[in-house]
Amino acid sequence: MVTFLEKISERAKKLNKTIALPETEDIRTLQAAAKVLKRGIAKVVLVGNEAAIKALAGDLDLSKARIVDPKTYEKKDEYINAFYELRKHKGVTLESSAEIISDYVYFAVMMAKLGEVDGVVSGAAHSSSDTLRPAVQIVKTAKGAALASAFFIIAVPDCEYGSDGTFLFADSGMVEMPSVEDVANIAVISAKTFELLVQDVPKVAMLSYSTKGSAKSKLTEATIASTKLAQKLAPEIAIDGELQVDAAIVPKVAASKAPGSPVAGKANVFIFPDLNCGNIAYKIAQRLAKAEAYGPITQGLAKPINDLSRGCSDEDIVGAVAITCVQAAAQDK
Ligand SMILES: CC(C)(COP(=O)(O)OP(=O)(O)OC[C@H]1O[C@@H](n2cnc3c(N)ncnc32)[C@H](O)[C@@H]1OP(=O)(O)O)[C@@H](O)C(=O)NCCC(=O)NCCS
Ligand SMILES: CC(=O)OP(=O)(O)O
Repeated sequence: MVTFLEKISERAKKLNKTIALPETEDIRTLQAAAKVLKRGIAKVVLVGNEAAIKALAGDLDLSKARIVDPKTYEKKDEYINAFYELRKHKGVTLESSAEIISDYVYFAVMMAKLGEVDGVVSGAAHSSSDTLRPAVQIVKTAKGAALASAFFIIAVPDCEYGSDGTFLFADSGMVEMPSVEDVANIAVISAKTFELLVQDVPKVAMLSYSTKGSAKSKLTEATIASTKLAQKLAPEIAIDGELQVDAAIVPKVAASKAPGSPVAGKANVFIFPDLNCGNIAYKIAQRLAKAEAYGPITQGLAKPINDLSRGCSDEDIVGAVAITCVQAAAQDK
């Protein structure tokens, strides 16, 4: 069977996108860059010090990568000014802008903002906050998006559920305590993202510890309210809740707990009530079910600036790069 990574890589190869990788002091970044270049998935910009990158890379073939050092880059002043203009209302001075822009992640995100690269992948050596904060500060939300959020593509081996074992989990990486409106917006954008990346019809389950009123509390009421709002925002998408995970994916359980639901028993997009649930669930799927887990990938940003888990492998970074290329191409349209 063709894996999600193989499929998304094949799509990325046709797009000729350029992705910046700022974590050049981490060997996994350089290993991933070498694989991305060898497989022809994307062009790569490595942000960092050339001598340090070459010393760490050893025998890895990075000859086709462009190396950009924020310290010596000819457009350094343009970058400092651009960040100053974006953030002066928040107290940033030209001096502090120079300091901030010398950070490789901020610099890479500014490269995306100024159109020098199509996207950024970071997070193997930084916490999610340190990758996502530059993204929301510099590129900000896309036109028409209510908020930025983050998801994982989870591909479970030998799994009869979801889209041949592939699921989207959201929010698993960014919005800590989403409001009812936030969860509804995350559901709608996640369905569209699933369609783009997995190329299958999304069936969105608004997850809970209750199915269709089996329990009643403030928590279940919030999920029901998010479900109703998401259905109103996007009546053309199959969205249903509140559903427990077994009712969402197992047809037999769905038939008894949620008969007649357009989603129950068939869900491939999981919407969690908060970041605790979303992040815990993805790590359980990854570690216990041995699922491939790509993310946290952002949605709703004006440019794809994507995160990683610090526990990622070089192959996970390759997957995130390929996804970033496909997202960037979709934003071109
Ligand atoms: C994303 C995150 C870093 C933003 O942090 P924050 O403390 O809100 O950042 P700031 O207060 O500096 O906000 C920066 C800007 O981004 C905006 N912003 C924050 N979250 C946003 C979102 N989800 N969508 C759109 N904009 C957002 C703010 O409104 C603010 O705008 P402004 O400064 O231009 O007015 C934060 O939500 C976070 O840490 N999330 C959890 C990440 C995490 O730990 N994940 C677990 C492991 S994956
Ligand atoms: C996504 C995530 O949980 O990131 P980390 O493992 O780096 O905290």
